[in-house]
Amino acid sequence: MTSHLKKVELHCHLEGAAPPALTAAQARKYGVDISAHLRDGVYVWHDFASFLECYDQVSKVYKTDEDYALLTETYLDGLAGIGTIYSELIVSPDHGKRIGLGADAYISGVCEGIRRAKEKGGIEARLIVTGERHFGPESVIGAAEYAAKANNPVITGFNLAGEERMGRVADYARAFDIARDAGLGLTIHAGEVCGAFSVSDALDAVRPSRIGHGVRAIEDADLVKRLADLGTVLEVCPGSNIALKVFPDFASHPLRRLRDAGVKVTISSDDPPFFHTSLEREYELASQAFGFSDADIDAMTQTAIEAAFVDEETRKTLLARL
Ligand SMILES: Nc1ncnc2[nH]cnc12
Ligand SMILES: [Zn+2]
Repeated sequence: MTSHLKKVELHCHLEGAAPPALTAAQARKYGVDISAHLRDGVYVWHDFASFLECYDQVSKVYKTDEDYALLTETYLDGLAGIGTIYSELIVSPDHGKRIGLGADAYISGVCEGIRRAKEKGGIEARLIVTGERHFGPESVIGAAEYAAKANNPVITGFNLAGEERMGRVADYARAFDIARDAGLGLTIHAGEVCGAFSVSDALDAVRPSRIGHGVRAIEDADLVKRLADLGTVLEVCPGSNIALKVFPDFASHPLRRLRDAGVKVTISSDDPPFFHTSLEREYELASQAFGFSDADIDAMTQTAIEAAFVDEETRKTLLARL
């Protein structure tokens, strides 16, 4: 049982956390037919590309700042209810633009949700603005410029998500220069759909302090050593990896091997309802499927706080709460 453990999550996509029931209600409210992507309370997709498409279509039924406040509040309330003290949400102001809401209204709705959840459950949260590879380098630069200029203390990080098979990390390096110059924390989705080369690319072109997934680094022993030596923190999402068939089962998932090789690992849920998981389940999996002790799991949670994109005062407070 891990219900007594304090929890931290570094890697969850806001729209990817949308509860199916809420998405169904939103679709009804706007008269949108979502049946191709949500059936009988289950999101419908069959591979990584169709997952991204499903994710995009689901995102489109969240249209106003209040919709985003409600979505954020709902997810964070759930996290607080299972003992989560800190959450980083991956958000896409670009998406706000694409749906005609505008990036500022999108972020302002999300921030309102964070405020409400913190007031009720004491959960601390920050935002990581992401660019999406499949919208191309110019769009990713636009996302970085937005994050850099936002001057919003809740936006503390920059990420690159989306179709990993599109382009190489170096194509997006300029966006990371902009984010780095603005003092944002850097993390990159790599080594999820693509192999170890993608993680090496991220280290060579950007050298982020964290990597989203990174689990396919296990295919290259020298790279595993490089990650351990650099102290790069992996945001590992085992349930997502199994749902997307990155590994056939938990027995072959490399979380324990990476940890034992000295790589800093943390656990997160990624897009929980899309992958039939939750942060609560990921913590349970760490215990039951991977055999980690409470002390092992607490150490991962501590690693997550140490790697969090927060000011030092907040980090100290979070460490004290753990
Ligand atoms: N697991 C994932 N990988 C890449 N991009 C994503 N966007 C949402 N979830 C993602
Ligand atoms: Zn992700």
